[in-house]
Amino acid sequence: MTETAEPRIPPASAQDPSPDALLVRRTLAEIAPVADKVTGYFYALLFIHHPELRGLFPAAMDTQRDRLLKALLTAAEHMDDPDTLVPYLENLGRGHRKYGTEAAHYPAVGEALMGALVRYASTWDQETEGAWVRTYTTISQIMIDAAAEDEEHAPPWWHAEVVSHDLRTPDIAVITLRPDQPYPFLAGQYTTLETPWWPRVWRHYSFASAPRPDGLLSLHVKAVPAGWVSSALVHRARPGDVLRLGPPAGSMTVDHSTDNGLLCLGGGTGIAPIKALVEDVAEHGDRRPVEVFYGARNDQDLYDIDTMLRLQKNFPWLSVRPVTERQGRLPEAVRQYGPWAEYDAYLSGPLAMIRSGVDILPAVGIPADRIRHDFLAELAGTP
Ligand SMILES: NC(=O)C1=CN([C@@H]2O[C@H](COP(=O)(O)OP(=O)(O)OC[C@H]3O[C@@H](n4cnc5c(N)ncnc54)[C@H](O)[C@@H]3O)[C@@H](O)[C@H]2O)C=CC1
Repeated sequence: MTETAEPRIPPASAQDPSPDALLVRRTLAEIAPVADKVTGYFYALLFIHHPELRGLFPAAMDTQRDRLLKALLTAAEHMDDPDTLVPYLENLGRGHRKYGTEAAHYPAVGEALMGALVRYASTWDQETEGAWVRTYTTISQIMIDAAAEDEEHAPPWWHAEVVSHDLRTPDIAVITLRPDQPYPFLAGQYTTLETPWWPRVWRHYSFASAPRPDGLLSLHVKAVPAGWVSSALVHRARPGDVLRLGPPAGSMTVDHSTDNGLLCLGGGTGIAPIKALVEDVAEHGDRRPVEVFYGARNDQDLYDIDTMLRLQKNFPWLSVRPVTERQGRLPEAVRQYGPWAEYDAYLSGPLAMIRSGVDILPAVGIPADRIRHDFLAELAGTP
């Protein structure tokens, strides 16, 4: 890898991808069918050549092990779209501080990335290599700069003590945390969290409240089968336990520059950030229409419906509609209502629900650029 390539981001233009973007996308299409092998080889190269980096990753590399590579490939795919790419990478750069990542580690990751691509891309020539070097240089520089800037005013992580633990169903807990120092975030954002029981295994959880005057944070956690962190949080965590939090991230925040209504779809524990968004609109006194569809498998799984109905009672601009699977699935349900042309959409819930929302909502009048969700990396590469 050369170190001389200048970071650069071409102007956004979906119709007219830059030559580098074309080459990068061609490689991505070629490696997609063998993604698992690319991932395995990438980490093998990284740890063989740089054993000192192994300690930054969890002891057991579980199903989330491809997060780093996936993030890099997602970024590469969005090279021509700086509005998406830059905030995504800045978050990623800030978020990597908690792992102990340093600027000096980036070339090692870049070498492993190139090694894995060279091995599995069916077309690889000097031109392609040049495109990838420039792309990775841009990606890493944005991450390094964001981390350095963040270092000026924020810690790499926060300690947070569990102050209450409310088991709402046999497998869903509402957990309240007190961070050891102020934790600035926006309603609709999520954090990454590490428990004392699974060191270096981090998971994402959205905040269930807008920032509160007392500084406390609230999360909704569902224990999922084989979910180490979620099971520990639901079945083991108790008041007094201390967790670690990474910095806030996510762009599913209220756009206060528009009067558009908010169409909010919260599936299961995905209702948590939707509740935070409602509180945010209330605090701004916007009085914009907010239509919440709260989806769950059955009535018992609507564990937060009382809170949502209480909010509906307080705010005339808010409507809350529970949708259980007996009545249908969540994104489909919005078709019976509307019109939605003057709404922005906020989607939070299982990946399949987000995917389906991204498919359906443009057909009911909400174009893709007015749909917000947290699954950029997971939806990358899907048409
Ligand atoms: N910011 C976010 O996007 C957040 C996402 N989540 C995620 O939400 C999920 C919640 O899980 P559970 O409570 O078990 O949800 P669940 O499996 O009980 O489903 C909740 C809702 O999603 C709908 N749904 C499920 N599969 C669907 C599909 N294929 N197409 C359309 N709709 C579908 C269901 O009909 C139901 O209304 C977790 O995966 C969690 O990671 C949780 C909090 C925040």
